[in-house]
Amino acid sequence: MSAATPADDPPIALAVAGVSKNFGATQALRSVQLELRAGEVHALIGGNGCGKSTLIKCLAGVHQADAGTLTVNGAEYDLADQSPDRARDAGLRFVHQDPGIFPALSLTENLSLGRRFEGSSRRINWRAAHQRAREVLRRFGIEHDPRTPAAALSVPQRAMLAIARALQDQESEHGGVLILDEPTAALPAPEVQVLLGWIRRLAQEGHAILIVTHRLDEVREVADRVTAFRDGRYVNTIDGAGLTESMLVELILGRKLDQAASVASPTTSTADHVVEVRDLSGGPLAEVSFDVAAGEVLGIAGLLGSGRTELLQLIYGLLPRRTGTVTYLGKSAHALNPSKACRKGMAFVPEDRAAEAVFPASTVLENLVQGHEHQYFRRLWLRDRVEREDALRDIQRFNIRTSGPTAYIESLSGGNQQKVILARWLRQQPRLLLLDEPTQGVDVGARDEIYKLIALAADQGCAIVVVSSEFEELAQICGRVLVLSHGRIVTEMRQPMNAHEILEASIGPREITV
Ligand SMILES: Nc1ncnc2c1ncn2[C@@H]1O[C@H](COP(=O)(O)OP(=O)(O)OP(=O)(O)O)[C@@H](O)[C@H]1O
Repeated sequence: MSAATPADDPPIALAVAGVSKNFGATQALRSVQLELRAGEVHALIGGNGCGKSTLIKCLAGVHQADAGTLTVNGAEYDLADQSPDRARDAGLRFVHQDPGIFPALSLTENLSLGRRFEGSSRRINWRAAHQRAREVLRRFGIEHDPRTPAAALSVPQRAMLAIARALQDQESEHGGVLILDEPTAALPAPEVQVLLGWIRRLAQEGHAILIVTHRLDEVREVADRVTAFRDGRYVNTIDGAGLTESMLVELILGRKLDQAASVASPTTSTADHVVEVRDLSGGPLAEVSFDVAAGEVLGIAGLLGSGRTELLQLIYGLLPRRTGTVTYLGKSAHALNPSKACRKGMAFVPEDRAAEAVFPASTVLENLVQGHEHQYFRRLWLRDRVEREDALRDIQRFNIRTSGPTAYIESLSGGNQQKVILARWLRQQPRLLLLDEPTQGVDVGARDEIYKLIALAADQGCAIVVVSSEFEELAQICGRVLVLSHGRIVTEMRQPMNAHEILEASIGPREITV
C-alpha cells in the first residue's frame, strides 16, 4: 500500500505496513497493512482471533511486532521498537474497551490520570486543574461541573470522558489519531447512537478515527471505510457507502452465512412453566411478575440501569430478594443460591465473562469441563480421551481459535474466551438458561452458531431468558420480549416484532439526553 492518495482524497494520517507478530506457534499477524485518512471513521473488522487487538497493542507499544512500520503524519517508526512513550509521541491516542474511568473520582481527577496535575510538585493548584478540566469538558460537549464525581455520568458520557482524556493534550483540536477498541460493546442502541454521534463529530473536526467493532449495523452507519482481517491476514479495504450486512459477513468470514436461526416458538401451557416470578423486588427491580415456559426463549430489553442484569441475578440467587417469590420447577426457590441453582439445572452466563466466568491459569479443556468433571470419571479412572474428544468437538463447533485443548485460556482472544464459557454452559443441558449478553464480543460466525444452539436447547425443552443490548438479536431469537424501565416491566411484546418497536418501548416517552 502506498502512502500517496489521489489529489482530492484527504491526507493519510496513519499507515501501517508489513506488520507481523507471533506468539509461540500462533501467527497472530502476517504482514498486515492499514491506512487511515485524516477526518475519516475507519472500521477494523474480522472474526475472533483474527489479530485486531494484537495490531492495536503493537501500535500502542504494549507488544513489539516481529516486523512492520508505522507512518504517522509523514514520520516513520519501526514497530519492532514501539513503546507506549513512542506511541504517545507519535500522536496516537487509545481508548480501550474498559475505558478506565473511576466513578468515585471527580471529572478533573479522571482527566488528570496519567498526566501531571497543575501546580508545583508539593501542592496541586485545584483552581487551575478545575479550570483546565472545564475547558476540556466544554470542548468535548460534556456539560458537567469538573468537580462532579464520574459516577454521575451516563455510560456513553464515561466513554466520551475517556476519549476527552485521550485527546486533551493534543495541541490543536484537529488532526489527531484516535483508536477505539470496541467502545460500544456494552451499550444498548440509544446510548450507542449518542456515542457514534460524538465519534462522527470528532472525525468532522479532522481527527482520524479507527474503531474496532463486531457490530455490523454500526459499521454500516458510521464507517467511511472498512478494513477486514482474516486469520491474521489483511483481506481488503473498501468504501463504507452502500455496504450491506451480507457484504460485511462475506468480508469477515470469506463465505456467506447459513440460513438464520429460526425463532423458538413460545409454549403457553401453564403446566410447562419452568419459572414463575411473582411481585419480585430486589436491587433496582420492583414488583416484577412473569413466567417462562419450557421451550421458550424470553428476551429482556431495556436501557442501561433498567435492571436487566439484576433480574437474572435475582432468579439465580446472586442478588438478595426483598419481596416476592420465585417458583422453579414447581417448587419455591426462596433459599436458592448460585451453587444450589447450578445443581438444580439452572445455568447463568454472566455479562462480564472475563472477570466472572473464566478460570485463569487453566487450559481451554479445564475451562470447558469446569463443574462437570465427574462425567469423565469411571470407577476413579479419568476418561481423558473422551474428555479431549469432547473438547475438540466444541472447539470445532464454535470455531474457537486456539492451538488446542491444552492451550492456556489467557492465550485466546477475548471473543474466543467467551465462546469457551458459552460452550461450557451449553454442555450442561440446563433446564433454565440465563444468558446475559450472550453474543457480546463474538464474531458473526460464532453468533450464528450461538443462535442455533439456543434454538436447539429450546427445542429440547430448556427455558431460556436472554438479556441483550442488541434489540435486533432479541427480535430474531425470542418468542416474547419483556421491556424493563426503571426496574419495572413496562411492555410485553410477542412475535412478530422488530428491533425498532423494542427500541421505542425501551425509550418510552422520555428523550435520551446527553
Ligand atoms: N498474549 C498472547 N499469548 C498467546 N497468544 C495470543 C496472545 N495474544 C493474542 N494471542 C493470539 O493471537 C491471535 C489474535 O488475537 P487477537 O486478540 O489479536 O484477536 P482479535 O481479532 O482481537 O479477537 P477478538 O475479536 O476475539 O477480540 C489469537 O489466536 C490469540 O489466541
